[in-house]
Amino acid sequence: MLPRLVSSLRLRPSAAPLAAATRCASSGNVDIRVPLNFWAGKRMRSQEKRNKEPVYEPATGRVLCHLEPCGASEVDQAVKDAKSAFGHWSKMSGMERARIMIEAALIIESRREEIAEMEVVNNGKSITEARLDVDSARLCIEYYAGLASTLAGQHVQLPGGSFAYTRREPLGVCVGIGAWNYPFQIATFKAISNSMVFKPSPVTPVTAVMLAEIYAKAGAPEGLFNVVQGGQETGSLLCHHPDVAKVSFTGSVPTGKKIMEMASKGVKPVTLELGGKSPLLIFEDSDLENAVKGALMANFLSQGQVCSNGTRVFVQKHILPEFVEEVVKRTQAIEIGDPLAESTRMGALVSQPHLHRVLEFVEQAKKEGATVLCGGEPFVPSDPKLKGGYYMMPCVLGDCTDKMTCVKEEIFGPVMSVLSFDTEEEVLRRANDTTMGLAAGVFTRDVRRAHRVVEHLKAGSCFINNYNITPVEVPFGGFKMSGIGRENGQVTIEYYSQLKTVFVEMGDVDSLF
Ligand SMILES: NC(=O)c1ccc[n+]([C@@H]2O[C@H](COP(=O)([O-])OP(=O)(O)OC[C@H]3O[C@@H](n4cnc5c(N)ncnc54)[C@H](O)[C@@H]3O)[C@@H](O)[C@H]2O)c1
Ligand SMILES: C[N+](C)(C)CCCC=O
Repeated sequence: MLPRLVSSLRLRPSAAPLAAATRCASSGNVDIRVPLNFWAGKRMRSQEKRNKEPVYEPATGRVLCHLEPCGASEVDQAVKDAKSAFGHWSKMSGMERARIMIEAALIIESRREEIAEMEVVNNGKSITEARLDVDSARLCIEYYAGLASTLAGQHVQLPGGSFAYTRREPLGVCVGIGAWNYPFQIATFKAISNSMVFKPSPVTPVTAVMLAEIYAKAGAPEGLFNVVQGGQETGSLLCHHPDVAKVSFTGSVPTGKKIMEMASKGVKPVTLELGGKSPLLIFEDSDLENAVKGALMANFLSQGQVCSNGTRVFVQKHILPEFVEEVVKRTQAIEIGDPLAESTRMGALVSQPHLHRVLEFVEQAKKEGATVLCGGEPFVPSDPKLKGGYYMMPCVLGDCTDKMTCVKEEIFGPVMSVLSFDTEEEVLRRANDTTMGLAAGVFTRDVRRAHRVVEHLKAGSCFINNYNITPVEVPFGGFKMSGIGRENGQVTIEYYSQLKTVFVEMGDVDSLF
């Protein structure tokens, strides 16, 4: 068992001592005072005096720490370290790199609880979900460790005994810019090869630096994974940096466009994991129990703050009343409250402004004629320490139509819009009527219909008879404005490497001159 990150936390006097407790954190009891940047192999403070911004604990609304944004000098330093690490890392054999990655995965496994708790404290999601996020981060590293020594090119035979071969080569220093909904997982998914400077969302700065410590502890070259904190300005410095080879971004569509524009100045490739407004199609021959469970998984994970959520739930007319009754019953039964409590299934939304935005979407839906079938209001837990937290009751909206704002825009909160349909042709047309294309799902017992429907759905990740399942072996990413490139799966190697072609002449040069 490795030592816990005692230095990273300060527990308030009422809290149990870290080492002695099975549970190190409890909501309202964690203060973070240590630096959250990481380069030169250690946590670093920002060098210059800049405005510090408060970071909140969503479960309680109290200040957790202060963000120290990085400027040009810190970004330069982190990129320099990443460049130096890349020199070492790219010379190592696949087996050597795999050994370090496996070691990192083992450390993550041993610190699972601690990482998950910090994710909860900073993000507000339930501990049950946070543990699964940490597991999928670990599995991702294990998966790419397995692939590290399998990279191979192609041999192409040419006339006269000449031949060509291709080599997969790493890119260099990559920048990762993350969203706040899966802070640790996003950092891990982006750091699968090359060296990286990662900028977390300023809303959730706490756990990416733990990944940096883990890679360092696992024996990675100093500077392989660095963290700089900050918002737009820091992100912009990273995107424009001349020594950066690629930008991998997870976040909203408007920011994704800006990232692409900035990267284009240096002709840098981008991976963009952006937003969605995904459809879930439920046909009348579905197993209703599974369809209802699928709709809940498609809408309420991580307080509805999931890019791939199937928030437009199209239900075939005959089963609509039955479906709605069951979905509402189960939504009302979701336990909301302290995200660190084992029984909680819905914690707090990430911030006060975001909670307001989501509640406003519900108000707008009502004005446009939708019926609130349940939820859609703030939730105030009975525990006094949670009263300042950002909770709401998960919401199901009925009587929705395609033109409503709640059906057109990404809400990014626990709000499901239910629509009805008659025919397969009609629902496909309506499901695809969006500028986004991240995910889609279909529930039916008819295997031919399932594959036919999926073939016509314009989305990068499609689910048949399930939803929001993302095994790391499977590529994930969007069509249309939902993004460019993929994360996870074997194909992602192509997005984080470049192809070199080598031509070998076995005869004489046949010159035209
Ligand atoms: N497709 C996916 O895999 C995926 C995963 C998670 C979240 N998302 C999407 O992310 C969005 C929610 O996350 P968010 O609110 O953090 O997104 P956001 O776009 O506001 O911010 C994302 C990141 O970009 C940074 N940033 C903002 N402006 C920038 C600029 N001008 N230059 C450089 N960096 C800048 C932010 O500091 C943050 O780190 C939703 O739309 C959601 O669908 C997508
Ligand atoms: C693992 N999930 C739930 C599919 C989340 C993917 C990342 C998008 O927000």
